[in-house]
Amino acid sequence: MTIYFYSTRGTYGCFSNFSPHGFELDGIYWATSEHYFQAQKFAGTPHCEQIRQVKTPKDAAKMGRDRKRPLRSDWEQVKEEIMRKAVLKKFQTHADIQEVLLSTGEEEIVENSPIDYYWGCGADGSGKNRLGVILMEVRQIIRNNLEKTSTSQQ
Ligand SMILES: Nc1nc(O)c(N)c(N[C@@H]2O[C@H](COP(=O)(O)O)[C@@H](O)[C@H]2O)n1
Repeated sequence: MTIYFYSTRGTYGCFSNFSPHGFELDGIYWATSEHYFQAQKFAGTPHCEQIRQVKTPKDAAKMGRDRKRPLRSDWEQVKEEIMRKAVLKKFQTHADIQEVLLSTGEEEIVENSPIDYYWGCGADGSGKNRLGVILMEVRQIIRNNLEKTSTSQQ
């Protein structure tokens, strides 16, 4: 059965980039994967650190989407890899939510966003659901790593 998530509430609320699961990445602490993702739109500029320091993921998203800030020119090429890197680190850092992700088995995971047709499925389900796809990829990466570790211990 397909697993839908959107808000940070409920069993699968941890799949949202707004969930309060911080991690260290690129040598520094990020309060949420949304903070990391939005800040990378301005990597190498002071905007990146400004976004890292805001209190809530909602504020980070607002700042990251504000086009008065100059978006890096390669953003379209790098955004998926950045999202994957952040989501992987988040689930590698927190054992409790890693368990939730692994507990979904082979089920499809869908970000049920009524407004986002790229990262989510959009209001009519026709969206690309790229965040859901990345969560499924991260699930597989973590599984493969766990398998490697247990094989090397035998
Ligand atoms: N809560 C919420 N509001 C929106 O308007 C959204 N687009 C989403 N989706 C999440 O937004 C992040 C990426 O946004 P941009 O590419 O900067 O527009 C990502 O975390 C999506 O899951 N959520």
